[in-house]
Parts: sequence; structure tokens; C-alpha cells
Amino acid sequence: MLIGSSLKMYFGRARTLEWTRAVAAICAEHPAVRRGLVEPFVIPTFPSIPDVVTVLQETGAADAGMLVGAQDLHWEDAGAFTGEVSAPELAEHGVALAEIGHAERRRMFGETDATVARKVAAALRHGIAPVLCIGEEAAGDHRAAAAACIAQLDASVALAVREGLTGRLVVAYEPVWAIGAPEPAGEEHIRAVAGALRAHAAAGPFDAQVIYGGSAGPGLLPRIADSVDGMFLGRFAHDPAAFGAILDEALALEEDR
Ligand SMILES: O=C[C@H](O)COP(=O)(O)O
Repeated sequence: MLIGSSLKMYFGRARTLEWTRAVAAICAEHPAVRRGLVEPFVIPTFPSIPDVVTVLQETGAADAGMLVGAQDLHWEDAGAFTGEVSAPELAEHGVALAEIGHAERRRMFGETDATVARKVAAALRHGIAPVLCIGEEAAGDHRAAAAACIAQLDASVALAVREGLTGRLVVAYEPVWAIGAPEPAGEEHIRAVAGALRAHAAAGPFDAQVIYGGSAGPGLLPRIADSVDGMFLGRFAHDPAAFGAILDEALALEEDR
């Protein structure tokens, strides 16, 4: 299971490091992580990436398998792209994952399926696993949602497939209407859509995992674990203890198998 959190732009430098130290300490000692059942990750803002990498090394969380991600990247390797950050530079910093196409970037920063596809290819070319954010816009029938998400997934990986790229692909199923909400989507909806995405992705050329995000917190994983490969946490992991509680749930699930 892949379980982690994007800090979005919620925290400044000091709070990012405080949160990371606390979560990394939990992860470094947690049996779910130490036994290799859970791969934890954190996705801070760009300027905090080097410090977060250092904290994970100092706490032993990096040795236990905890990964660092970026919240975006540019599709070109270098050039006159003011304000952007390239995949090769992120790889130099030790970044293993990069969020691509988050609903907030699509809505506020003009990301399209075409730019997402270019970013997915750039990440894969540089050995960074895309955390490709997929989700239907409005709440509704799970069949229509699954069809919309599968179409979005296909469009997002089309360029990478044409270029013959392979590697790890993390599909983050995040129903747009469930992001920033009081509650996650219903468990039957998540299980149906994530299950459809997982079956579809498994037929492709990538080493694919499907994780769920959108107001996820403690208590959700046991209800959807048969259909997802992990969790993508936001606000409800701002308390490090909540992150630990979800690791406990993952461990209990594995022990029940
Ligand atoms: O990146 C995480 C997702 O967008 C979910 O955020 P949220 O749990 O705060 O709704």
C-alpha cells in the first residue's frame, strides 16, 4: 500500500518540517512500514523538498522506504520556462513521485489533458512516478464516473504510451466534488470507480497502483481496501496521529488476511 499526503500550500517552512519530523518518526518505527506493507510518502511545496529529504534521512524514515514527491513538474527538461521546475532537477533532489493534473491545478492554473499527458511522459522519462490525479467533476452514478475517469486516464497516458515509456504509475482517484469536502465519497462509489480504474490500468504497460484521495482520513481504508492500493491524504492528515492511525489500519488489514 502506498499511503501519503500532499501538504498543498497549507504550511510554511517551519510547520512543514515539524509535521514531517513527527510523521517520519511514526513511519520509521511503524511495523506496517518496517515490514514493507506500506510505502509512506510526503509531498511538500517545492522549496521544502531538500529539507524534507534531509528529515527523512535523519529520522530513518527514508531507509524504511518513505518517499518524497513534488506537487507538479514541467514537461520540458530545461529552458526559458520562468517559475517552472523540471523533472531532471526534481530527480536530482531525490524526488520519487510527482503529482500531475490535480483538480486544483486544472481549475485554477489551466491544466488540460494535453499538458497533463506531456507531464506524465516527462516524469516517466526521468524515473519519477506520476501521481496522476483523475476524477469526475460532479457527484453521480458510479458507472458514468468510471467511464469519465477511464477516458481521463487514457488521455493522460496517451503520449507516454506512444513514446513507449513504462515504469511506475500511481493513479490517484480523487472525485473533484469530494476534494475539500467534509466527508469522502461513499465507499460503494469509491470501490466501484477505483476497481474499474485498477482493472483498466492493469491492462496497460505500466506498473500501476490506484490510490484514493478526497477528504480521506482514519476509518476509510478498511471500507475500501479491496479496491485500492493506498490512500492520498490531505487535510485529515494534518494531525500526525491521524497518519499513524491509518498505518495502524493498514497493518490490521494485512494481519487479518
Ligand atoms: O491531495 C489531496 C487531495 O486533494 C485531498 O485533499 P483533502 O483530503 O484535503 O480533500
